[in-house]
Amino acid sequence: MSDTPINLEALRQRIDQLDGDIVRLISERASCAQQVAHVKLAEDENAIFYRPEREAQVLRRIMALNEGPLDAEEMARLFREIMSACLALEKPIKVAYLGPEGTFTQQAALKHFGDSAVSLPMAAIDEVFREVEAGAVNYGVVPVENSTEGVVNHTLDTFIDSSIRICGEVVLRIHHHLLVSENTRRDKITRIYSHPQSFGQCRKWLDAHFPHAERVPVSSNAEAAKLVKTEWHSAAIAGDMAAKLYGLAHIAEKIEDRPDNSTRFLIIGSDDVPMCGEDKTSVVVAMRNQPGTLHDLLEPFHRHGIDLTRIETRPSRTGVWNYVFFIDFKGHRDEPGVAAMLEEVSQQALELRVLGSYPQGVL
Ligand SMILES: C=C(O[C@@H]1C=C(C(=O)O)C=C[C@H]1O)C(=O)O
Repeated sequence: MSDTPINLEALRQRIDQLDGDIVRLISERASCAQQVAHVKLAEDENAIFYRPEREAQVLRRIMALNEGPLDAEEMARLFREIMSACLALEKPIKVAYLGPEGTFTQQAALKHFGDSAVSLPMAAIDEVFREVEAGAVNYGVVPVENSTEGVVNHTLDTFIDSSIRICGEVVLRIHHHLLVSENTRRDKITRIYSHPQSFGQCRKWLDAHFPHAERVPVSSNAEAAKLVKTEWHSAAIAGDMAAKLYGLAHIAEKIEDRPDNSTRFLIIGSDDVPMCGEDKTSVVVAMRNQPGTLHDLLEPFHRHGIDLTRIETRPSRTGVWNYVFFIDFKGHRDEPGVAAMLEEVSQQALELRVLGSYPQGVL
C-alpha cells in the first residue's frame, strides 16, 4: 500500500509519545510509593513496606480495568513488575525458596514478588522455614500440592512443628521438557534424571518414548539439569528456567501427561495478613480418634456456608495429634462467620491452629 510508510511513521511517533507519558507516570507512581513508605516509617520505625493484601487489591483492580487488547493476566504481570520495582526503591524484599537456582519454586517466587525481589536458594524445605523464623529473609516460598501428583507431604509436616504463617499462595503452570547437553543424541540416552514428582507428572510420556532408559531420582529438576551438562548419555526433565540456566538443548517440549499440570506454592512469613476481600484460610486441626470425627469436624463449615477448597489427612507424629487434618477454605479469619465457625471447631478439636488467612492467588 502506498500510504504504509506515512502511517508507520505516524504510529511510531505516537508510540514514542505514549512511551514518554508511561515513563512519566511510572516515575510519579514510584514517588507516591516512596511517600507511602515514609508515612509508614513515621508511624512505626519497624514498619513493613510490603503489604500482600494491598498488592492483591491493586492487581485485581488492574485486571478489572483492563479492556484489552492485552489480556488481563498479561496486564497484571506488567503491573506486578512495576510494583516490585517501586517496592525495591525502599528495600528489595528478600525471599528464600526451595533451591537450587532454576527450580519451579524460584519461578513461583519471582512470579509472586516480581523480578526486583532478591531470591535466595535453600537446600531443603525446612531451611526455608528456618530462614523465615530466624528473620534472615522476609518471606519463603515452598511447594504444597501438584494437580497430577498431589500433596507435598514434607511441606505439610513442617507446618505441624512451626509457628510460621501462610501469607499468600501462587499457582504455576508446570511445563516439563526433556533436556540434554548439546553433544547428546536422542538415540544415545540411557539415563534420565529428575525429581520424583516430575517423573510422576511425565510417567506416560516416558513409558511411551523412553521405556528402557534408567530413571534416576534426584533432589530437584535444577539438579537434574546441572548433572546432564557433563554427561553425554543422559537427559534431564526440567523446566525453562533450568534449561536456560545450564544452556541445555530441548529434545522434547511440554512432556507432562496432563496439559493443565500445575503446582500451588505457599508464601510463608512471620506476620498475619489483613483481609483483602478475596481471601483464603488454612488451618490444621487435630481430632480425637473416634467414630464420626470427620463429620463433626466438617459440619460447622457446612452450617456457616463456608466453601472448602482442600482437605488433607496426615498421620499424627505425636501422641496428642491423633488425626491431623489440613483444611483450606475461602474467607478470612476476621470475618464474623469464619470466626464463629473456627470457635465451634476448636471446641471439638484437640487442637486447632490457623496457619494463616491470605489473599487468594491473583496471577
Ligand atoms: C505503596 C504501598 O506499599 C507497597 C507498594 C505497593 C504498590 O506499589 O502499589 C503496594 C503495597 C505495598 O507492597 C502501599 O502500602 O500502598
